[in-house]
Amino acid sequence: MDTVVVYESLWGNTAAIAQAIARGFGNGAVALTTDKATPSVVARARLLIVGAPVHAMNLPTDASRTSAMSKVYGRPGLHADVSHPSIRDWLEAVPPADRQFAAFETGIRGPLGHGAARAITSRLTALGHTPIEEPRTFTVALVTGSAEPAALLIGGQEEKAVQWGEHLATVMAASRAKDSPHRP
Ligand SMILES: Cc1cc2nc3c(=O)[nH]c(=O)nc-3n(C[C@H](O)[C@H](O)[C@H](O)COP(=O)(O)O)c2cc1C
Repeated sequence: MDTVVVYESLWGNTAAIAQAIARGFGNGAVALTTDKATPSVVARARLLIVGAPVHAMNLPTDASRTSAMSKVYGRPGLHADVSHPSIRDWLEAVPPADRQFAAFETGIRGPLGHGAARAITSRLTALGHTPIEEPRTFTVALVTGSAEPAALLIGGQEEKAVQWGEHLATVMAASRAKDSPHRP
């Protein structure tokens, strides 16, 4: 697994974006929950694409995840999934290395601040990893009439995520070509 998309997602919206990015990237890229993206999986990856929902203008915390369990953003029936470790905890276990990465987040459009992707970027950069792109935000609505996972995503966001994945694949291909230039 050369490219791994790792995500946290309580209602499935960030998960849908992560899967769309992996689809767009192609080349065997996979989207994994934090517990599947073990240190040995990370060690084999050349590119990490890491995403989380914005909670209180930052990465989710234990407290915000607990408070999310009592929130209903759609019709009753879809409960916050806190069965996987948070990205915040997952980042604590990422070994230092010089690996390339890109960060993304899902958040509400409007005046609320977005800081989850920025926090991912700070942490990975501090560990020696190199960002290949600016952090990207994908937008959700505050409420939905549906109890389906990913129902909060506003129209066109999954398509944008596929395009971003394609773009990241292009950036990586250019980086590889630079690392091993063809010598006649
Ligand atoms: C406790 C809590 C705090 C939130 N704070 C913010 C915020 O500061 N800014 C924002 O844009 N969205 C905020 N949101 C909305 C989340 O970003 C939204 O629920 C998330 O993108 C849905 O993704 P998921 O289905 O993958 O969990 C908050 C949500 C919760 C539950």
